[in-house]
Amino acid sequence: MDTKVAQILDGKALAQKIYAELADQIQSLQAEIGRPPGLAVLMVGDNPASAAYVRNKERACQKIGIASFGKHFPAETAFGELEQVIQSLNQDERVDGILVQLPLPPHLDSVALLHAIAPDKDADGLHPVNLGRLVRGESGLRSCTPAGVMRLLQEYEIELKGKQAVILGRSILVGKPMALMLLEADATVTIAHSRSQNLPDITRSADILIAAVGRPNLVTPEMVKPNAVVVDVGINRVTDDAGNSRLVGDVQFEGVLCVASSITPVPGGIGPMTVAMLLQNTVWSYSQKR
Ligand SMILES: Nc1nc(=O)c2c([nH]1)NC[C@@H]1CN(c3ccc(C(=O)N[C@@H](CCC(=O)O)C(=O)O)cc3)C=[N+]21
Repeated sequence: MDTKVAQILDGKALAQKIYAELADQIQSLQAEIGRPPGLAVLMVGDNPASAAYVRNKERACQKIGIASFGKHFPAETAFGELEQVIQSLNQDERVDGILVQLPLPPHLDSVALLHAIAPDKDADGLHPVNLGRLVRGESGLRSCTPAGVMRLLQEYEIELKGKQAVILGRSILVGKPMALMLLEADATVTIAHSRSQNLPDITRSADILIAAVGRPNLVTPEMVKPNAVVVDVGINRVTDDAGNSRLVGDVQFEGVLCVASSITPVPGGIGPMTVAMLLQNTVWSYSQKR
């Protein structure tokens, strides 16, 4: 018996295409604005995963013509000092986007720090003003990971209107803004979470299943409706039996591949889309300066 396998939704390839488009946009905007776009990335402490992510973002900026202003602070930096840096970046005319790499060391109130960013420079789309604009359906800077999911689904012409969408996870970074974006696209939206009862019944009702929990292998084939579209937002570093570290999502990929109609891989799925949306947000802020 030959088994049917799902279509792979290639976030890495789409991110490359978006970079090419952004590079063109920057070229033509720069003639009018007279300077390149600028993104400031603040990193506090030396979490190796964060350092790698920040390097990726800076490399992506360089590739498309965004000036990146990296600022690295020791783990013990005081809140007030970071707040002042953000305030001066808010005033800095060369800077269109500001990003505070998360997680921050535990003594720092990350919510308060994110709130110090000027809403129109909030490249991550996490400021309450931007979340409020999303709730209202107004234009504004959108949270990068859910925006990346929407863009990828759009690229593959996956119909959302009237479909059952189920999101696993209710975080402010992904689950909640994801629900609002799917609602904006006329999906019927359910958010399930760690306290939800009968989780497999809920997930099996999904035409579109978004896993954003951060737990490897949470989504098994039995939890997926045949021919569903499965989007894996999880980024989990695991060590296999041979002692090698690798990246896996929240979905048991090999199993679900034979049930779903389309699926995003990890790596190469939503991760690269998140970075592409960060740069898109920066270019959008920049374009407002015309
Ligand atoms: N203020 C802030 N904004 C963020 O957007 C943010 C953050 N803090 N803190 C950490 C998380 C994590 N995150 C990722 C982005 C891209 C990949 C990514 O591109 N991953 C590659 C693989 C990279 C690898 O191999 O290590 C992939 O999935 O193909 C992963 C993770 C953004 N985050």
